[in-house]
Amino acid sequence: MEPSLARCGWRATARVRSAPVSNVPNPGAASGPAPSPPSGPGPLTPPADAAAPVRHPDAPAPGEPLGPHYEHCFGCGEAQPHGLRLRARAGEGVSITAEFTVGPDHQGAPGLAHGGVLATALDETLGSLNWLLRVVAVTGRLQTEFVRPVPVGTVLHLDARVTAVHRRKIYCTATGRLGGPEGPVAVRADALFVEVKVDHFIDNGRQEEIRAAMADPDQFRRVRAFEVNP
Ligand SMILES: CCCCC/C=C\C/C=C\C/C=C\C/C=C/CCCC(=O)SCCNC(=O)CCNC(=O)[C@H](O)C(C)(C)COP(=O)(O)OP(=O)(O)OC[C@H]1O[C@@H](n2cnc3c(N)ncnc32)[C@H](O)[C@@H]1OP(=O)(O)O
Repeated sequence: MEPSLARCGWRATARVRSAPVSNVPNPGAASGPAPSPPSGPGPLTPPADAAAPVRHPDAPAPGEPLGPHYEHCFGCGEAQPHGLRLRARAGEGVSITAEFTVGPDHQGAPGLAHGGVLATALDETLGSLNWLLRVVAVTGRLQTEFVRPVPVGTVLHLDARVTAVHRRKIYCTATGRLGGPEGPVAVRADALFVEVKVDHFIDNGRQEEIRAAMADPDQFRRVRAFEVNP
């Protein structure tokens, strides 16, 4: 029988050493009360006059696969050998579902997904909501919560929906579950996407990739579909 990792001495007994600390950088110089933490709604809370999201009339039908938005995208591209190859489908309303299979290339600790990779999966899933609003928007803020470790080999079932829209700001939320759409929640995110023009990519991206993307008829068609959005 294989010796357990505990008997190999792998079970850690050490604890982080700690000592009382002051949160005042220079306690001797402190005068008056400590500043109070910021209050009121945070940047991920929609303002009171935000609107409910509206599904675009030309949005893909519920259940329809969305396909990659860019073939070299680390999140969804098929020309990225070590990417996540996340597969997304349109859902009801302004929602989508997606699946990501955690592979050995995605490890952070032995046999476990890297937290940054899981954040990427959440970001990509949230970004795919663009297809349902038919706007191009980029991540401005992404707040992640890691609830359970995610082992290699897991199929992470993600779902995301837009909760509110205020001018160019799109408020959205996503969840990733282990093993199935009803499985235990492993990761969550709340995010704020900001609508941009296609020029955002043309002005900021490296020219080599921009030229190649615009020369690709499929990519050109995808970009045009967003550009003609009223
Ligand atoms: C030619 C190739 C084309 C390729 C594209 C192809 C197809 C596209 C089609 C479909 C796409 C489909 C899926 C996409 C999937 C993507 C998944 C991954 C998504 C990403 O991974 S994407 C990369 C990471 N992402 C960035 O690389 C952004 C860097 N960043 C910036 O580029 C700017 O920072 C920007 C644009 C965010 C804002 O800049 P800006 O100047 O345009 O806007 P401005 O500052 O005026 O803000 C307007 C209002 O948003 C509020 N606001 C802004 N930023 C905020 C923040 N961080 N927190 C809280 N509120 C914020 C302001 O407070 C104001 O609010 P208010 O209206 O109330 O005043």
